[in-house]
Amino acid sequence: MKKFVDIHDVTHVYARTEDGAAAVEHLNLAVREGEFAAIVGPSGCGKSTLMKLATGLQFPIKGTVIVDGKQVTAPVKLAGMAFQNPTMLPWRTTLDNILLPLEIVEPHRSKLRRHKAEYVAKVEKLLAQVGLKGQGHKFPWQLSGGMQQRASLCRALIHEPKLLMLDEPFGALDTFTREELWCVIRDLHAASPVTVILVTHDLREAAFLADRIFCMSARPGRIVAEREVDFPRPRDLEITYTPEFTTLVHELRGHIAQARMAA
Ligand SMILES: Nc1ncnc2c1ncn2[C@@H]1O[C@H](COP(=O)(O)OP(=O)(O)OP(=O)(O)O)[C@@H](O)[C@H]1O
Repeated sequence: MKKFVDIHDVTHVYARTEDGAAAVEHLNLAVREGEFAAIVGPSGCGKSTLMKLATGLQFPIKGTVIVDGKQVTAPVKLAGMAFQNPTMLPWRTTLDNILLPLEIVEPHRSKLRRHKAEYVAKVEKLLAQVGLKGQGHKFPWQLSGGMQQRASLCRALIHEPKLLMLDEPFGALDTFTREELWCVIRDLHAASPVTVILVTHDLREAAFLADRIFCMSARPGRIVAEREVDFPRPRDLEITYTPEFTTLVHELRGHIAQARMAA
């Protein structure tokens, strides 16, 4: 299948790093179109840097980043992003927060005013998909953390991105809410041809959601192990209690422990 994200031998050093050390070095990663990839690794290994490189928020000092056949030289508009902190604007309703990317990204920007009703209908549909039917009129501060995170997924998806980047999106949530949101993401991915890259510290999350898991070394980060996950889809939360699942999580834990020791 076609490579959708291709990071080739990339090194990145942040301009203001005191010791001049690279955040990532010889980083190679290829994610196939429509694939659900998860990135795991020790703290500070460069997972967020990888996300920034893939979306054109940072550029490598060496190597190339190609997304959808084009070298990344500017912020990638076909990407949608959700982070650990939902960062909703408190003075805008949930609906208006979700519409926000459309005020920035063409061709939606020029169409938004004339086709507002269509876009609002799209928001309502997404809200229903994530379990927030009819909640669009509320302000973010009237929503729980889990509800805000659901809304931020809608915001990441409103412009129908071909690439969905999730950087620790459920890190701040309790276990039950987190698992509910895994199912939301699973269903969103199943319902659309979107390619997903998920950065997570949670090895169970990676094992439940991903088609392939990439383990990073300690800083400077690079991929040290890659694991296909072949649990059949659709996956139910019950699989997380099977011996095969536990074995996979242990295997991943081993890679991370080794990466941490090598630091
Ligand atoms: N803007 C920046 N300026 C200088 N150094 C940075 C900057 N952003 C990140 N770094 C450094 O680059 C390295 C990689 O950071 P990054 O945030 O990509 O790691 P991470 O794996 O996402 O971390 P965590 O697991 O703790 O979220 C870290 O050592 C960090 O201190």
